[in-house]
This record gives sequence, C-alpha cells and structure tokens, in this order.
Amino acid sequence: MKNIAVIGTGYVGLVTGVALSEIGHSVICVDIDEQKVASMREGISPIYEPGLSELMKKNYEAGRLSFTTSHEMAFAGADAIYIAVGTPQKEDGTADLRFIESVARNIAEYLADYAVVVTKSTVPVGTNDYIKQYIEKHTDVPFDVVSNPEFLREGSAVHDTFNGDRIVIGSSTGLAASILKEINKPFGIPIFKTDIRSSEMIKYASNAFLATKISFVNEIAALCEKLGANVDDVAQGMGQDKRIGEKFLNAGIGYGGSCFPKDTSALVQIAGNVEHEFTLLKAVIEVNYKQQRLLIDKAREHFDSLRGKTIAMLGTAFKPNTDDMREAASTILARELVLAGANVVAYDPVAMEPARKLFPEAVDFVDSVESALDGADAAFLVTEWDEFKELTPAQYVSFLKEPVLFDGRNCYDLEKMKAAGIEYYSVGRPVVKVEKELV
Ligand SMILES: NC(=O)C1=CN([C@@H]2O[C@H](COP(=O)(O)OP(=O)(O)OC[C@H]3O[C@@H](n4cnc5c(N)ncnc54)[C@H](O)[C@@H]3O)[C@@H](O)[C@H]2O)C=CC1
Ligand SMILES: O=C(O)[C@H]1O[C@H](OP(=O)(O)OP(=O)(O)OC[C@H]2O[C@@H](n3ccc(=O)[nH]c3=O)[C@H](O)[C@@H]2O)[C@H](O)[C@@H](O)[C@@H]1O
Repeated sequence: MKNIAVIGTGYVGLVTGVALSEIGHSVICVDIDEQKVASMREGISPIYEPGLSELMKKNYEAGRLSFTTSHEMAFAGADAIYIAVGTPQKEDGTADLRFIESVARNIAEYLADYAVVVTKSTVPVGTNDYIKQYIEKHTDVPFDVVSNPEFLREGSAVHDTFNGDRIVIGSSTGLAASILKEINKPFGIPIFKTDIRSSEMIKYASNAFLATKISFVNEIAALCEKLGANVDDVAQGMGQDKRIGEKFLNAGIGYGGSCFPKDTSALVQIAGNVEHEFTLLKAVIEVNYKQQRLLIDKAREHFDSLRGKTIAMLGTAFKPNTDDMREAASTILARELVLAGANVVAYDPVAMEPARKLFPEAVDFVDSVESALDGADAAFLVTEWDEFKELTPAQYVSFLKEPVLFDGRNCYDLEKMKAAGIEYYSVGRPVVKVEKELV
C-alpha cells in the first residue's frame, strides 16, 4: 500500500484517485476548485461518469480516499504525486501548459520528502523534462519524474481504468519505474516500460491514430454515399481483418470531446516545431471539420431553406454516457441552425446544463425526447444515447410534423425506417426516400 496524492479531480484525476484507492492505496485528491472539493466531501461526484459516484463514496467512507484544497496537506507523506490537471488548447492549436506550470510550482514549494512525480496529463514531448528541471531548480528535496499517460475514455472511464490494454511507464530511473509498477500491480494490466519522451509520444500517437481511423472511415462513408455502398457493411468487412480491427470504424458526424481535437492539433504543432509538416494529420483534422457540419448540408439539400423550420436536436454531449460538451458537434450544429433561421429544440439525458452555456440563446431546451420531437419539422440525432436508439419508428412518425430524420450516428435499420415511411438520412448509407403519392 502506498500513499498517493492526485492533483486535479477532473475526468482523469478523480477516476485515477478513486481507482487507486479501490485497489488498496491511501489516496488524497487535491483541487483548487473549492466547490468541487466540497461536493466530493459530501459524496457527490462533480462529473457524470457511470459507476464513479458509488466507488468514490465506498472508498471515502472506508477512509482510503480524501479530498483537500491544500497541496501541502496532500503532499505530506506521499510516495507518489500524480499530476492530472488539464492541458487545453490555445488559440493557435498548441497545448496550454499553464496548469502544469502552476502544479510544478506547487510541488517545488511543498515537497517534503522523496516522491515520484507521475504525469498523467497529456503533455507535449519534452514537458516532463521541463517539470523535472523546474522542480530541481526550486527545491533540494529528491524526487523522480515519470510519464504515465492515460488512455481512459469518458463514459466508460471506470471500466477502462480496471480493464486497460496496457499501462505505459516512461522513466529514466529504475527506482521510480519499480515504484510505479508496484502501485499498478493490483490492476493486473500489462505494463509497457519505456523512456520518458517515447511515453509522451505514445499518448499523442495513439490519439492521433484513433482520430485517423475515424476520419478515414468518414471519407469512405462519403464515397459510399456517392457510389451506392453501405459504410456499416464496409467497416464490418474491413474490421474482420485483424490487422485493421473493427473498433473506431463507426462513421458519423466526426470526433469531438476534450482530447482528439486538441491532441491532434497539438501534435501538428509539435511536429511543426521540429520542421516536420504532418500532412496526414492535417487532413484528418480537415475531414473532421467537414464531418461535424454534415447534417446541416444534408438538411439544406432536403429543405429548400431552413428558415422557420423547427429542428429537434436529440443529444448534445460529444458522446453518450457523459455530460462533457467540450468540442461537441452539437455546439456547431446548434449555432449553424440558428444562423440559418431554424428553431432548435434540444434534449439530452444529462448534458443540458453545460449545453445551455454553450448554445445560442435562441435554442429551447426541453425535458424529454417526446417534447423535443413534438411538432418538429425534422430531427437531428446527434448523440447515440440508448434512450434514442430505443425509440421506435412509430414514435418519430407520431411526434414529428413530417417524418424526416437526419441521423448523425447511424442508429437505425434502413429497412425499418423505410417500412415506417420515414425520410431517413444517415451517414455513408443510402438515403431512405418516401414515395410521395401524386394527387
Ligand atoms: N478527459 C479525458 O477523457 C482524458 C484526459 N486526458 C488528459 O488528462 C488531463 C486532464 O484532463 P481532464 O481530467 O479532462 O481535465 P479537467 O479539466 O476535467 O480537470 C482538471 C482539474 O484540475 C484542477 N486543477 C487545475 N490546476 C490545479 C492545481 N494547480 N492544483 C490542483 N488542481 C488543479 C482543475 O480545477 C480541474 O478540476 C489532460 O491533459 C487531458 O488531455 C487523458 C486521457 C483521457
Ligand atoms: O485522451 C483522451 O482524452 C481519450 O480520448 C479518447 O476518449 P474519449 O474522447 O473520451 O472518447 P472516444 O470514445 O474515443 O470518442 C471520441 C469521439 O470520437 C467519436 N467516434 C469514436 C469512435 C468511432 O468509431 N467513431 C466516432 O465518431 C465519438 O463519437 C466521440 O465524439 C480515447 O478513446 C481515449 O483512449 C483517450 O484516453
């Protein structure tokens, strides 16, 4: 059992802290956000993540997990200090390292005894060297820095933490690597050990590769639409080749979220800093830009004009099972629809509060999918929540003014839509047209 401090209680920090306490360590999480800390002390998770609240409460009550706003208190007696603060995107696409810099200051100020500083945040190659140099300059207390990137997905973060494919440890000393191995042993996940810079690169390369898979299949989807093929079958047929793999080949309205968009931009910049033009990744980003606006293009083709049309927006979160709205396609779609003169009525099972802050004021929010659909001219399916996947064609027919559906996540069977008489546009699949009877 080790004493562990975790700095930052966002999606990564809180899940990491909770998971480390669940496998028996004594964990103290520190955040500068007093409201978050107060809420966690009351047993309420500040983020929506399936299974997290229960596990957090369990370990808090068992005395293995605590929360504070004091770095000094958190670092006292810590064997390892995990950094899990945000590394958002600056205007120019580079990673904003101001939270990392302030954490380095916190550590230099309050480090009392030897500890391993573990960087979980996604940071550009060379940042761990910077962290090491900064702390070394400001304290005489010994420490090591280890890169330990995180691969969890929002919406399944708890599951992913206990069932990861690998744990990457980038270290320049045997002692620090062995402490990290010992901490992670109870997870029973294979450990891949490398040097610090390669570990930092593994994180960016992994996210960039996954984003590339998505943009690739979305380009194939565009071709399928023009050539009369069905991208779902194409992806399935490709994915059965183990060298390709079936995962991350779902065509749709592109990738959003707090990581793929910012990490792909950051990697383009990281490459640029060493005079390397990352042509492939630039194209991945460009394809995604178009993809996030795809439903607007389809709706423009269907209706002569969107002015005065009421569009039911089903889902606002960037993916199901999260309340995260960072870089969600819904934000772009809501803005473009309002600009085009449409009325937007939005519903999401958990992400409506954060969506209100990002959407144009003209958007109406309602508290059920039925109210969103009721009397609308068409529906945009933006996030594939189970609640939407379970809707029957008959429900669309009975609630919408005319049954017209633009599905950005290929949730429904084409034949069933056809049988119900729904005009159905999805991504990379044939359009289901309704034969209008001539009078
Ligand atoms: N969100 C995700 O699914 C994943 C994120 N990552 C990476 O992990 C890092 C963290 O991401 P999120 O958890 O999404 O961030 P987040 O923005 O949700 O949380 C960061 C937290 O750090 C706190 N903080 C900032 N400065 C602090 C300081 N000096 N002391 C204590 N607390 C401080 C903030 O108040 C906030 O609660 C990023 O680098 C991200 O790229 C990596 C894998 C998955
Ligand atoms: O660095 C990170 O923050 C994380 O980024 C992603 O996780 P996340 O963004 O939470 O969610 P994903 O499930 O990867 O989905 C990202 C976006 O891609 C889209 N997507 C995903 C898969 C797919 O086949 N098609 C597709 O359009 C999703 O709708 C979503 O908008 C990675 O999957 C994690 O491994 C990584 O740790």
